[in-house]
Amino acid sequence: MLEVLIIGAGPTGLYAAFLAGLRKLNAAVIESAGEAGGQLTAVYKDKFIYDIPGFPKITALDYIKEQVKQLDRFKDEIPFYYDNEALEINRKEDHFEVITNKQTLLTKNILIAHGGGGFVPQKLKLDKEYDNVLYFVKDLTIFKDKKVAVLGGGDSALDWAVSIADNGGNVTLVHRRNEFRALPSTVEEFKEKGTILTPQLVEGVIGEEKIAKKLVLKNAETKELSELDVDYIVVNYGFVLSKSKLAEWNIEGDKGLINVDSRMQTSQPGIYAAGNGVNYMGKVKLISVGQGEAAIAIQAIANNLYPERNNSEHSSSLIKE
Ligand SMILES: Cc1cc2nc3c(=O)[nH]c(=O)nc-3n(C[C@H](O)[C@H](O)[C@H](O)COP(=O)(O)OP(=O)(O)OC[C@H]3O[C@@H](n4cnc5c(N)ncnc54)[C@H](O)[C@@H]3O)c2cc1C
Repeated sequence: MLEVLIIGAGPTGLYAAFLAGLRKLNAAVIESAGEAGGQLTAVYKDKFIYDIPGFPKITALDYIKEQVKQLDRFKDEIPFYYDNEALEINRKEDHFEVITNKQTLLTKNILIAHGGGGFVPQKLKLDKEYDNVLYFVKDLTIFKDKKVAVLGGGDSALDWAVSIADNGGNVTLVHRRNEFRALPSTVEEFKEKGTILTPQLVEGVIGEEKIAKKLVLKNAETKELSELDVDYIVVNYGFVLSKSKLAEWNIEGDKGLINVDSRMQTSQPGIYAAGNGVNYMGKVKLISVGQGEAAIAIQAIANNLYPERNNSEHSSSLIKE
């Protein structure tokens, strides 16, 4: 059984996971998106941040990379489950059962670091689910010598198109407009490596069982229909925010924000919260503040679990190299 399950892998959840590792808690993290970073990777990955202590200037994406690197030390102890959205929280006698879209986890405590809500990928409208229509790419090697249609025109779509082509995929980028939101330099780079089809709308998919075989396209200007053979379809239409579940979880709050006490505990004993999703007088929505709240919450959880232990030892004494 877990001692703490962290919901959300934004900057708050990532730091909470690091501190849980430092305090030797049996922890895990679930994240509804396919990657870590929360708003930083979903909304403004290339923007510079100037107000993180110790980093005069760093892009949001690079900052998250540093956080993930910091967690490397605990990679064998603290599992991260991506594409796992917390749907239900059920209180049992002395623990909680958390049900995600993929699994059920049992934990003594929960730390909700869910920011403004779960980032879930905008889905392609299809009559049914296909195993080779992907919204997250975890393993680039699966695309070697495969016909891959990448859908979308933003930075993420173009970045994936380039990476998949670099890993031996035969990539066709399909976008509904002739113009791209992605960086022009990435579009130019991709043109050297794959094919671009615009302005093309996706009309549907022709498949067998759970495998998509062809993408049916309609030219947005001429209305002409065409078919594209595919082994994989990688959809990059951005994210939508999932609906707040606080009422269903019986956690008190206001306008989707969770009320917490000075130890970051919610109205439900054993359930803590930190980061952009919490509310108290004087709350400031900054990365550094959410991370401070994560430190308070992890400390409170460790003190409850191990009251006899010194849970406030500094990293400078705890880590010996
Ligand atoms: C454009 C922009 C610029 C900004 N610039 C700055 C800046 O310069 N400096 C600064 O300090 N702050 C800045 N911020 C604010 C900063 O991004 C937030 O304070 C920070 O992201 C909060 O982190 P968080 O981890 O609490 O929440 P989030 O970053 O929102 O992360 C929450 C994570 O939880 C996941 N999640 C939610 N619900 C579930 C669920 N049910 N199951 C599983 N996972 C779930 C989400 O998918 C998400 O990944 C900026 C914000 C924006 C939008």
